Amino acid sequence: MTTNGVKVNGHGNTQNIEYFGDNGQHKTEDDNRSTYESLVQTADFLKRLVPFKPEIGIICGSGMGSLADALRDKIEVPYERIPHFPRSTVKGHAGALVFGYLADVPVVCMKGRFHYYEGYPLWKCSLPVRVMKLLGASHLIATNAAGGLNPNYRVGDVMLVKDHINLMGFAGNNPLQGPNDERFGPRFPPMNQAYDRDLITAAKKVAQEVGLPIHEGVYTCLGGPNFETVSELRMLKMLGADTVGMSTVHEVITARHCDMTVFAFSLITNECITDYDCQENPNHEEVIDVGKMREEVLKNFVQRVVKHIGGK
Ligand SMILES: O=P(O)(O)O[C@@H]1C[C@H](O)[C@@H](CO)O1
Ligand SMILES: Nc1nc2[nH]cnc2c(=O)[nH]1
Repeated sequence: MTTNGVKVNGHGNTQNIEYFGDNGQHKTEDDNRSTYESLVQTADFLKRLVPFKPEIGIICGSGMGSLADALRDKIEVPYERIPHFPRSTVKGHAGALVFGYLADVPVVCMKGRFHYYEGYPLWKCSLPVRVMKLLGASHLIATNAAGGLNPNYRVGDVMLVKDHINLMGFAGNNPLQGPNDERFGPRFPPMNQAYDRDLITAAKKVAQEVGLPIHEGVYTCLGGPNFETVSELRMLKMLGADTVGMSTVHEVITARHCDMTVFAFSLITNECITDYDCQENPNHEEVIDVGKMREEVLKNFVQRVVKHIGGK
């Protein structure tokens, strides 16, 4: 049966729903990419609610939503109120854009990000970054909870991301896949200077001031939601990754595509298990707990990095 372009096939107790385009071609959710115009609508909706222009977009990683609580003169907009926005489904990701001032710099925080494992295609996971750009943000700060692959990293340490390995991109999955709109950026953006060197240098100094153990390294993202096998982790280590997570890479690619300056860091929430005899298991509760444990020092750290960017 076909109604309004939606085909419903009954198979016993289950229904398979397929989508067909106007001329009958098969469509998937990936084909319904947001347009420049629809994201302008989203940004215009938010501009009507917020009387200032955010300079910096901040994405709060798992267990790090409280970064947004440090904002002054907060305006919180739940994702379900925002046109064309996805919904947060993960514990530790509240699901709201929070506008306000951090160190007197106007910012917008994503209290809750979108992940591929939630069922969202990568362009949709990264859609808020384009909205931040349309709102006027020139910088992106992306934070994530990650497993430490580098043997020198301890739980609670922070790794400044100097580069990433886009493993999902190796398999042809990229947030920029599909028609390119030049109003966002070029068809073939470079990615060799994705993470701003000056900000890394400044952040190292800030980390020392606030007493945060700091490293600089390479992040990689897998689709999740399962944590990795021992063999996968050994392979990632050999490839040169220092931390592994389930986010950030596609957001950074989207930000660089629209010429935003990027700073990112991983909070090490667990040491990756590369030993078959180890009986421990990584788990999401532990990830959130470590975020909470480092809450105060991370707020202080991010606030000072923001101040540095705002004063430039
Ligand atoms: O949103 P991030 O990348 O900070 O969250 C990581 C990846 C998974 O969502 C979760 C696993 O515990 O933490
Ligand atoms: N993929 C992945 N994501 C994480 N997020 C927090 N810890 C981990 C981890 O060990 N692996």
